[in-house]
Amino acid sequence: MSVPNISVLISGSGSNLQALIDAEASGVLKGHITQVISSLADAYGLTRASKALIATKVHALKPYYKGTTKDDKEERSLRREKFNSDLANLLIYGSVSGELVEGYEAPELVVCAGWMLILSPSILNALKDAGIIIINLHPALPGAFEGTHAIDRAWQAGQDGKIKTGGVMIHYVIAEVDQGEPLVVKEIELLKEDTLEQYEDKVHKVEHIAIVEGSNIVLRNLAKDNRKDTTDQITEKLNNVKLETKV
Ligand SMILES: Nc1nc2c(c(=O)[nH]1)N[C@@H](CN(C=O)c1ccc(C(=O)N[C@@H](CCC(=O)O)C(=O)O)cc1)CN2
Ligand SMILES: NCC(=O)N[C@@H]1O[C@H](COP(=O)([O-])[O-])[C@@H](O)[C@H]1O
Repeated sequence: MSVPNISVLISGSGSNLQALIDAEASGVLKGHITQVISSLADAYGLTRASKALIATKVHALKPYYKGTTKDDKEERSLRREKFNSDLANLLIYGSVSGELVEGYEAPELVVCAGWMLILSPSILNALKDAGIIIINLHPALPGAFEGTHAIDRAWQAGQDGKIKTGGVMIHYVIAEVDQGEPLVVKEIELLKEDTLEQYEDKVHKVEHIAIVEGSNIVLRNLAKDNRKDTTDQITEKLNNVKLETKV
């Protein structure tokens, strides 16, 4: 039985992508990474993917903004929507045009592993309609430090004595940023004596475990659903055979 396909979205170093690659290589990951899409052309994660013989694509926002300035808010909003729509096509059909690329297999699971762009409601709806599940890795606990620079913000809050515990979560992606249902939540002790680098190192180590665990929760459910569908199909066939026999 084939395992579910995974697309990984990145924007940077790709250490979490590497954790997924290593997990697949060792048989721990219950899926197959078929493509990596980066929002930045210079993301080292693209190198990691290529070394693992995984197809890579760059889908950057900057080219969509060409000819606009920060003051062109309405035009940039339209361009951003096109960026998201094209990304949906890329994931579902293998091309930004939406024309199905011969031999392309859409993923069952999309993992945001350091993807640093907010995804629009329209792309999330398109993925849902296509039966594609999307999850995200966030370096904070549910309800805390949504958005960017969460590691720095959590560490500073620890230094200020506001919190004693940081953490990491894997969650389903919904329109409201970092507020989707958690799949995995891992707490990390925030020590006053921790430097930012020491805390960041703790976080990354935990992330690399959490991202595999969270992906596998979804992948195992998909495998169960596939087995159930197959069983239902077999049962239906048997029922049809019985009907034919009666007649
Ligand atoms: N609709 C959603 N999109 C995304 C989610 C989500 O939960 N819902 N998770 C993020 C990942 N993420 C935090 O985990 C995150 C990444 C980036 C941003 C953000 O504000 N991006 C800015 C650009 C910031 C920059 O360029 O430095 C933007 O998109 O304009 C917030 C949260 C992935 N997307
Ligand atoms: N809000 C999203 C966010 O902050 N994501 C963070 O980006 C980093 C990606 O590292 P990587 O490129 O080495 O995997 C990770 O620390 C991840 O938690």
